[in-house]
Amino acid sequence: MKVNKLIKGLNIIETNIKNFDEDIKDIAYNSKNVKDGFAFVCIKGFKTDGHEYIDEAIKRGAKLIVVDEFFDTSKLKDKVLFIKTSNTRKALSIISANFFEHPSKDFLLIGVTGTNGKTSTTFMIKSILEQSGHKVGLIGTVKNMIGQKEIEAKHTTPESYDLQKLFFEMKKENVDSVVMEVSSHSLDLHRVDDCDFDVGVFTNLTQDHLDFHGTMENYFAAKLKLFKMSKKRVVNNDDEWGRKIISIYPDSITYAKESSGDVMAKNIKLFVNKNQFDLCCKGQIQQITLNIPGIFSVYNALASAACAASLGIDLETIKKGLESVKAIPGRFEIVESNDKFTIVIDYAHTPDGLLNLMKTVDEVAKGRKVLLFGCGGDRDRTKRPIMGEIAGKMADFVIVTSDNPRTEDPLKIIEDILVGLQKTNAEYVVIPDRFEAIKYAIKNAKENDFIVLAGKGHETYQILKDRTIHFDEREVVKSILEELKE
Ligand SMILES: CC(=O)N[C@H]1[C@@H](OP(=O)(O)OP(=O)(O)OC[C@H]2O[C@@H](n3ccc(=O)[nH]c3=O)[C@H](O)[C@@H]2O)O[C@H](CO)[C@@H](O)[C@@H]1O[C@H](C)C(=O)N[C@@H](C)C(=O)N[C@H](CCC(=O)O)C(=O)O
Ligand SMILES: Nc1ncnc2c1ncn2[C@@H]1O[C@H](COP(=O)(O)OP(=O)(O)OP(=O)(O)O)[C@@H](O)[C@H]1O
Ligand SMILES: N[C@H](CCC[C@H](N)C(=O)O)C(=O)O
Ligand SMILES: [Mg+2]
Repeated sequence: MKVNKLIKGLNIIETNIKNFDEDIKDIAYNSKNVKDGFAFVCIKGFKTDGHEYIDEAIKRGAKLIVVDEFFDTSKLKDKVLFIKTSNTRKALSIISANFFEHPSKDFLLIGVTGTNGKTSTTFMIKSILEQSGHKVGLIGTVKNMIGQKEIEAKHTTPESYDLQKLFFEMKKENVDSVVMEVSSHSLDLHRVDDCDFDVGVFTNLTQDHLDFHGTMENYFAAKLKLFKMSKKRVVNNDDEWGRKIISIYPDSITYAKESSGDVMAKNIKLFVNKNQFDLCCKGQIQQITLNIPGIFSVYNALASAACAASLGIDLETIKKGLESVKAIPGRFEIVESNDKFTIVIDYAHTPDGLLNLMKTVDEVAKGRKVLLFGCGGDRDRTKRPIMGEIAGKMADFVIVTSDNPRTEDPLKIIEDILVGLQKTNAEYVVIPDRFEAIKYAIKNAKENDFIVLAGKGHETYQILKDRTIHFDEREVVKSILEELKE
């Protein structure tokens, strides 16, 4: 693409480009991906600084270097084409959208944000859209999808270049609607700046990621960006932060279970493997049987139904779409149910997620509620004691273990959890090795135990200090059951 087309809309502070007809072959934000004729965008990150890799990028054939305003360009002047701009994360988004010719303008784009429920809601919206005849793209934590084709996801919301490229591929494959998770990190780090959102959906806002955002107000401000960018807004009126969005955008389409909303759920019945409720929208009612258990799933179904209704999809199609979601990987997934006990895997990894999960367990468990969980390393530390306290209050027996310790000491993470757990009278054990912890839960199971393995959901790995090991809880449970049979 010609430079003049590539840099349209870019704030240029300084450049040595004279001929804007020069051709740029592609863009890279990591020097290791640079090839001949590429533009390399330097980002000062949290771990390292992209500007340190300029020489490497030039060696690999970079033709244009995009640098941030603090960078001294004197060394680049006679070496390579450069542009100095005020924010290279923003620049990466702008030039990537230009390079792929703004694909998201050509299809319906729905962004889902909130602390919990994004993945689940996107799966449900996808199903409803497919039921009404659309070819749908999905972008999120578990995987990306183009129709039925699956593509591995590295992030919940990809970096701007990867996102625009994925949009481009989706457009090439005739996708007419895309539903994506929009994380608060992506909103703050300009990954989604140049997306043309038709609908923004808000699930809820509760504590998480305070390591990154510092305060709930900053966390909310990041989320709010999506609603500024969207043409329509679909918002949870039962959530206090949702109500703030509604007060800013009174034309929002609202949903609720407790308060009032354009779309509501009534007569909710929870079962161990499903839930049933009346979906009420614009004076019409449909009884829904949702195969994803959990009281929280009712909220996600409401968000999805309200989003679909905002697009003019009728209630009967919405019902069919919701009912065809058979399972969402790692979300209240029953992995074992025998005469003695039940084992459920769930991705709850925030205080509110854990509380809602345990409220559902409370409704459906016949015997003891056994909760096994840990907290991620290099993530919000302040949520750990809160989760410990919730665990102690909600479960009959708690097994404290590890969940992706990353660079932290697993025992220190557990100590943080115990600060909250020990405020309660809960019975508990600490078993840092997650495999051994699960084995303990199964080996010591009592009649009618309801065993919940929380935090890892669909994940197939455990991130340790020096390596990542394969760890799929579904396989782990199976192998322990086999071993104990022998
Ligand atoms: C805090 C955060 O989000 N960081 C993201 C950010 O990293 P960064 O800007 O700090 O990058 P860095 O590692 O310091 O490197 C700086 C620059 O040097 C470049 N570089 C680096 C090495 C080299 O040899 N050559 C080179 O050019 C890098 O490509 C980068 O452009 O940009 C990187 C590239 O896009 C991301 O991979 C990285 O995600 C990290 C790994 C991460 O863990 N992110 C999580 C917290 C996250 O984003 N999570 C949310 C979901 C959260 C939720 O559950 O709601 C998500 O959307 O996935
Ligand atoms: N609407 C909700 N309200 C509260 N908790 C929820 C809700 N939906 C899901 N959860 C809980 O949060 C867990 C994760 O759900 P989901 O993956 O849909 O959320 P997410 O927002 O995509 O999470 P992530 O930020 O990791 O991408 C579930 O396993 C469940 O325990
Ligand atoms: N995507 C989220 C959830 C991870 C869940 C849990 N398994 C952990 O590692 O903390 C995060 O990165 O914060
Ligand atoms: Mg998700």
